[in-house]
Amino acid sequence: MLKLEKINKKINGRPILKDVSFEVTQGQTLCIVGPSGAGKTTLLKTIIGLTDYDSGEILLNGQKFVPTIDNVNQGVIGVVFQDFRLFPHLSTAENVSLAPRLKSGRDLKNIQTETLKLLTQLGLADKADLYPFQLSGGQKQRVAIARALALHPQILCWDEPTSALDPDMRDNVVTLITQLKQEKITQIVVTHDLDFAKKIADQMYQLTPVE
Ligand SMILES: Nc1ncnc2c1ncn2[C@@H]1O[C@H](COP(=O)(O)OP(=O)(O)OP(=O)(O)O)[C@@H](O)[C@H]1O
Repeated sequence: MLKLEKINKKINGRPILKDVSFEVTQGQTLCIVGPSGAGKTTLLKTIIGLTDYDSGEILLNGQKFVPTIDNVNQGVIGVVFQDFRLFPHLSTAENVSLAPRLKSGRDLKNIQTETLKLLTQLGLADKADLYPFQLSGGQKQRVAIARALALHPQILCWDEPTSALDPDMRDNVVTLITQLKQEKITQIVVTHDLDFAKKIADQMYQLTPVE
């Protein structure tokens, strides 16, 4: 599904990613693990097109793939950010339905129905009209997941999904990722939490700081 071949990246002349190669297949969960400073966030940003790379190749379904933030906006890749990045002035339902509304050719009624379905799946149906400041950390994260899923991404990326959560919520994230896996959603999860990674990963990619 998504294949990275010898990705290299320097920041300010310093090598951060060195010959990073892996392949995640449809429905698999790949965890990118490694100590602080190893380059996990940089690698995730590379995959979602928030930063570029110096050499190497990325293939999506066998075709050369150039990550750009447009791919995120168009729903090729969905992202759940560590700090959720919800739109503070939009309600839960509006946060989830905004991107589908902006995508041309979508029927408004369908979008409303699908938004409600997603919110129900994620246990947020009664929070549809609340704003981010009225939600707990775990609820905000679920809004971020619903928002990412609203565009039916081929790949769902998670940036440190447990770091802002207490231990109970951490178990909920394990359950959520496992449920999405059962729905055959391909997931890439950046985490420094090895115990968490072991619970969800089909495959782990260990990053170590480049000397
Ligand atoms: N914009 C930048 N300018 C300079 N150095 C940077 C920049 N972004 C990242 N780095 C450096 O690249 C290295 C990898 O950073 P990155 O944030 O990707 O690591 P990480 O594994 O995600 O760490 P953490 O687990 O602490 O979030 C670090 O040494 C960091 O200082």
